[in-house]
Parts: sequence; structure tokens; C-alpha cells
Amino acid sequence: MEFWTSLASLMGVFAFFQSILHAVFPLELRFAAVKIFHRVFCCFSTYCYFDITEMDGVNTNELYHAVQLYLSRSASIAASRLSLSRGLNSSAFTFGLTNNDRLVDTFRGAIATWEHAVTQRQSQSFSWRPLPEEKRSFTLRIKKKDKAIILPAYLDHIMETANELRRRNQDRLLYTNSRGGSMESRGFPWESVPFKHPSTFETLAMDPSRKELIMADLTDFAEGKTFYEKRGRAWKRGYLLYGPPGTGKSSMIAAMANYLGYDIYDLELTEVHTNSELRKLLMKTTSKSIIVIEDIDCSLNLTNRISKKASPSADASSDLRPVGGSEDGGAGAKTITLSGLLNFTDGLWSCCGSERIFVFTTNHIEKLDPALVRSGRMDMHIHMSHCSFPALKILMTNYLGFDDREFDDKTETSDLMRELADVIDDAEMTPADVSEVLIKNRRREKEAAAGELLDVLKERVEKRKKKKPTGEEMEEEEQEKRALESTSSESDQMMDSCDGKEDKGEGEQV
Ligand SMILES: Nc1ncnc2c1ncn2[C@@H]1O[C@H](COP(=O)(O)OP(=O)(O)OP(=O)(O)O)[C@@H](O)[C@H]1O
Ligand SMILES: [Mg+2]
Repeated sequence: MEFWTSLASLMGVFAFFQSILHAVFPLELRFAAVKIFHRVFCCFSTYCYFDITEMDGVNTNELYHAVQLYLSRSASIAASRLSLSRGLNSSAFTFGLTNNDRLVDTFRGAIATWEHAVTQRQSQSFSWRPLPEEKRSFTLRIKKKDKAIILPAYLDHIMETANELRRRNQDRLLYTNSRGGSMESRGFPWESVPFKHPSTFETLAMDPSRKELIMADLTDFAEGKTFYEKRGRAWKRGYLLYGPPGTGKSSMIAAMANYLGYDIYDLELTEVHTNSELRKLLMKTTSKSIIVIEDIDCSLNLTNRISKKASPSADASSDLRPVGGSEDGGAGAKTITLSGLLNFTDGLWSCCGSERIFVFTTNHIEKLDPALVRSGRMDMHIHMSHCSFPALKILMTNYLGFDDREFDDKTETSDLMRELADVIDDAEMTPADVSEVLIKNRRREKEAAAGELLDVLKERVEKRKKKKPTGEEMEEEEQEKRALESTSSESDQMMDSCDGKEDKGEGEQV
């Protein structure tokens, strides 16, 4: 009882002194005193502190989320009470520090202590966007002597690790610009869905040696950050996939994305109205992505015709400027031009962001403007051809379960295999057509299914023999052959003239 009485009187005395302090010293003076105390404290303290708030004004602070993700790696081991979350399009759970939790990290021998603080937002100041009710921030504490050693390298390390974690945790996305270049409410012109295409290089039917060449090229690209930096080149690469319908161009793009773990931006050129819209779309793509323009010959036909009309004497290189001198006026208004597209892939704007791959596909390489396919613009030209025997072996393994030994000469199936090898080239069937036959027969014995395929192939050969090509078709075929030869000889010349790695891939024919 006595204790409570003395505690009450003590509190009364304290309140009395506090009211005197408040009465005698004005608010400004008290603030100044606190400030001075803080400065003195900072001078004598061996630590320095950095606050990383969730919101930077009305914008979200990217660094806050990066720190959150970065710390989540070790938070699960070190802390006793954690927050758990799962992001949109993410297949993994993320651990986070709760209010006032601390975590110690080391970087280059220096100790960094992180503390998470959550406070209620006092008053909702006016803003166009509603701000979160809670104010969240991380405080980084490091020794003053370590500041020069670990900053800003530590922050770069955090950003890189967080990006890598985000990429690993997050399902990859397939973006499309179905609204053209116009923005949605958050100012983003792309719409996305989770990307779950099952195509891989393993399932892709094409000559294994060419496949390996492409995979090696992709790996070199993905690991080539310093290579590109040192040579002053933008970290990007262009692939042109060409060949008849159903030869696996789209499957190849999906395999590339799955191989590298990149997102895909499927750019629908016919939905884009001006070059500036095209630029905006490019600016809103992220790094580690593949930007795809399918059937480029169909998308650009009209524009080329307009640009030729605008300057009849123009050759391919003079096409490299906006139609009518201005992209938003004259004849070129409301249209994208070849120059706009070339700037998109090649120009200064193409360098915003990094680690990006451009893939164009076409069924008719001969219809493309030479400026678009010239070496250096599309680094690698990949011919997706009719089904060859090495490609057929992959399809038969995938669909019917044949293994490598069964394609050998000395097995029971050797006669069948030899016959298939003899007819497959003359049949000129696409992998898509071959796949259809194999899918239809997949429940049968594999030898019977392969026999059925052989019949289909033979039938095709017979049909092709009977059907004589018309003059027009022959001319078209001739044109296509000439185009193929010219692209291969161009790249051959280039391959002869350069032996450095840097130039190896420019316009390389695969
Ligand atoms: N090289 C291939 N390897 C494995 N499957 C293939 C290959 N080519 C085609 N296919 C099969 O055929 C289907 C169609 O292929 P895909 O869409 O990749 O062809 P494409 O060359 O993009 O055709 P298009 O020119 O009409 O767009 C795919 O679903 C795939 O299963
Ligand atoms: Mg396709």
C-alpha cells in the first residue's frame, strides 16, 4: 500500500516538473534542444543510420521492397517471429521481419544491422493516390568506418540479389499490348498472364548440333554482362527465325524463354499506331526479357509501301527516317515506320534497360526489307526447316518413347529407321504435321505407330511427285532459294572477315 502511495506521489512530482518545463520553455526551444542532443549523439556515436521508407513521397520505394526480399533469405533462420507473404504471380512464400525485429547481415567483413519499423500514419495528407495506413521502413545501421567500404556496393548487391530472387520465385509472364500503346490506370501499356509454355530445347525437333549452337549463343549472351560493357555495346541480341508455318518458330521462342528464365513481350505491331507509342512500349519492358514480333513481314508490309510512295527513289537505307519527315504528321501520321522499328531494336532507345533479346519471325524472309535483316541488326538468322531425320528422331523419342539405341543400325527397328531416313527429306513435312501423326498413333505399339508415319511420308512423296509446280510457284521457289543463298553468303563473308567473338554472331546463319 505504502509502495503505491509513494509511486503516485513520484509521478505527481514528475508531472509537475514536466508542466513547468512545458510552460517555461516554448515548443521551438524544446525541438532545438532535441536537435542539439541528436547532433551531439551522432558526433560521438560510432554508427551511422540509413532510413529506407516504403513510400518515397507518393511513389513506392523500390529499394524498400528489394531490402525486404533480400532479408527474407536469412530472416527465416535468424528471427523468431516473422511475417509471411506470397506475391502476385509468385509461386514462393516470402518471410519478412515484423515490427521492431532486427537482423544482422555481413558484407565484405562489415556488420550491417537491419531493423524494421511499422508505425501508424498520423494524418492522411492530401494525395491523388491513397497512401497505406501504416508507415513502414527499414533502418540500416553500420559503423561509420565501414561506410566508405560497403556503400554503395552493398546496396547494389541487395538490388541484384533481390532481382534474382524475384525472378526465381515469380512465375514468368507473357505480356501483350492488346490495347496498342495506350496506358492503363497505373501507366503500364502491357497486359500480362503467367507464361506456362512447356516447350524446351529438349522437346524441340531440330538438328542437335544447331540446337547446341543456339543454346551456347544464348548462354554466352546471358553471361556476357562484362563482355558487352567493356566493348561499349548495348546488352541485347537479335534473332530472326524464318521458315514455313509449323516448323517450330513459336516453339523455339518458348524454349528460349524457358531456357533463360526470361519473360516474353509479344508485341502486336498492328495494334501500335505511332513510333512514339512503339517507344513507350519499349521503355516499359523489363530487362531479362524476350521481345517478340511474330510474322514481321505481315506487320510491316503496308508501312513499307507508304514509305516507298513518300520517297520513290528511297533505297533501304534512306528508309531509315520517319515518313514525311515527321512521325506524327504528314503521310506517316498514325502509322509506324520501318525507321521507327529499327530505332526500336537498334537505336538509342533500345538501350533503356538491358539484357534483352529481340526475336522476329517470318514465313517469307525474302519479303523483308534488307535494312531489317542486314547483319548486325539481327545477330543470328535461324532457319526452321521441314522435318529432317535428326529432328524426326527427337519427335519419335518424345511422342512414342523410342530411345537412342533403337535408331542404331544393328537393332530390329533398323530397316524401319532406314526407310524413314530415306523418305523424310523428300516428303517435306513440317514437324507440326509429323507431330500430328504421332499424337494420333501414340496409343499404339511404337513400331506400328512409326510404320504408320512411314506410310504417310511415302504418300506425301508420291503426291509431291505427281503435283507439278506451276510457273508461278517455281518462280516463287526460285526467289526463296535466292534469298536464302544471299543471306547465307552474306553471313559467310562476314564470318570469314572476322574471327573475334564480338563479331562472331552478327547475322550468323544457323
Ligand atoms: N521443331 C519443332 N519441334 C517440336 N514441335 C514442333 C516443332 N515445330 C512444330 N512443332 C509442333 O507444331 C505446333 C506448331 O508449331 P509452332 O507454332 O512452333 O510453329 P510456327 O513455325 O511458329 O508456325 P507459324 O509460322 O504458323 O507461326 C507446336 O504446337 C508444336 O507442338
Ligand atoms: Mg508461330
